[in-house]
Amino acid sequence: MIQIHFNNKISVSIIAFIFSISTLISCSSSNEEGNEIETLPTQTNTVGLTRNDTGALNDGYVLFAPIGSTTTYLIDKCGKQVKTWPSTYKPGQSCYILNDGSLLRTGNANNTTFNAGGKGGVIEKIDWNGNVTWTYTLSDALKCQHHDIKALPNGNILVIAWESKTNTEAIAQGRNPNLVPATVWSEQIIEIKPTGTSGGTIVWEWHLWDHLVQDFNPTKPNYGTVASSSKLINLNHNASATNQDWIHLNSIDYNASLDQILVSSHSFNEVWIIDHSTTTAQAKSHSGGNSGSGGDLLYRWGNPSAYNTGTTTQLFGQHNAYWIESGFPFENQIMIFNNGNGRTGGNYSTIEIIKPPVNGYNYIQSFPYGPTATSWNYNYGNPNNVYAQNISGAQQLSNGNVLFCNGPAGVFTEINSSGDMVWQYVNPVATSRILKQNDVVAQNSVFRSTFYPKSYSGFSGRTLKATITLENVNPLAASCK
Ligand SMILES: O=[N+]([O-])c1ccc(OS(=O)(=O)O)cc1
Repeated sequence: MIQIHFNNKISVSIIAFIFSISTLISCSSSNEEGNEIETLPTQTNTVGLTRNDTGALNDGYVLFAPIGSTTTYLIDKCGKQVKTWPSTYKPGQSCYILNDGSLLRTGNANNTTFNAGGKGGVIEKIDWNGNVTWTYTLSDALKCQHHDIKALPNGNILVIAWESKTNTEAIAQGRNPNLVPATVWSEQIIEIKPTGTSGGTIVWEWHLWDHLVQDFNPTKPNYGTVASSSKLINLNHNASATNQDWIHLNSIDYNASLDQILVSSHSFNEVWIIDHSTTTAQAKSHSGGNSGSGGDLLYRWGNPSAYNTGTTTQLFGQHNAYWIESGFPFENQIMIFNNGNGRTGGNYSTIEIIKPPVNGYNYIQSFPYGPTATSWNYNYGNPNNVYAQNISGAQQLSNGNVLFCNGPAGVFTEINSSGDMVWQYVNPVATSRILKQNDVVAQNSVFRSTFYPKSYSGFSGRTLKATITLENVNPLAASCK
């Protein structure tokens, strides 16, 4: 605590200094002489920009969609608002700025059948001026978009969607009848070619249900040895009589040079790569496409017990698996936010980069799939630094820094390649209200934060002007240029 004897001699410049060090006057009392004492807490900002050190990558903006809000925000690295896009939907859950400056976002359509974390159901494009220019609804009693989408270079959009199967259908495929809920949510990936201002054509699709193996019932289809069927998904792995959300994909990415798709399965603790060069018919089968494997898994990493080839789990409820851009440190490798929920050795989050053993359009088949070691990681062995139980993500930046989102806490942190924090921002947008400094910080979770450099094509020809902070006051942001 700093105590200042407040009297007439105090100069205006000291007051200005006090505010410029982002310290807020919180209370006052009297000393023995009867002079008023102002007590200045050493407390710094609780929301908005909380840290901005030398070394932060400040040539761009951060996009985020607070889970409790229908507005999507773009801020600069001083924590000031640059742009907002209103919507009628809360997120469902990811959002992106496209090359033409429009926002591509998912929305929560409040599907009552698929009532689980990450539910969406609506995809919308909102132009730079805030006009909704396209919408697509994928939300009914049999299917529902959730978590993430990916815009393709040709303008089409890849979508992850739950696909409901009855317990009868699951048992008919070889699911253990003792471990089946009333409906089992499988997964599909569809590619939508948008048309007009709403709707579109599904031009490609992949269904997980076409790529099953089971060693439970020899009289049913898909019967085989799980360990020698690593390209297939074990219908009885993670089987439960109560949990419908069997797979729970939570991210999707696309690699244009390989023409492959990367998804993350929260429940399997694995990331999977599948071929996108296939026709839909080949994607249903086990052959065809650049890889020759049809729609079977080309690669999987994170949990060898999912295919009975080991017990060393590397991923624990991970999110945001994506290929790092060409030209960036660790280019073409895969970055993963490893939440660490259920981690051997305690719950804590790590950020990891792995180099998949790519070999042409395929992956070296050593079991369990490599690599055994990460190319880079943050927070390994530091259980106390960060723990985000769910949602969240991390992004490699061009200079080797990493921006990560602790989703449940609504905190975005930039670290340098040595793991030192250089920038931090706390989302002040809570459910139904904007938090003020020193309010209790709660209900401000964010699925993911995404950095866009000033040079990003979507900003070309646009005026991006920093205006206010989202929260009421922020001396650190005010002094930031
Ligand atoms: O609270 N949510 O909005 C939420 C919770 C879980 C969730 O699923 S997860 O796989 O992204 O953690 C998604 C959203």
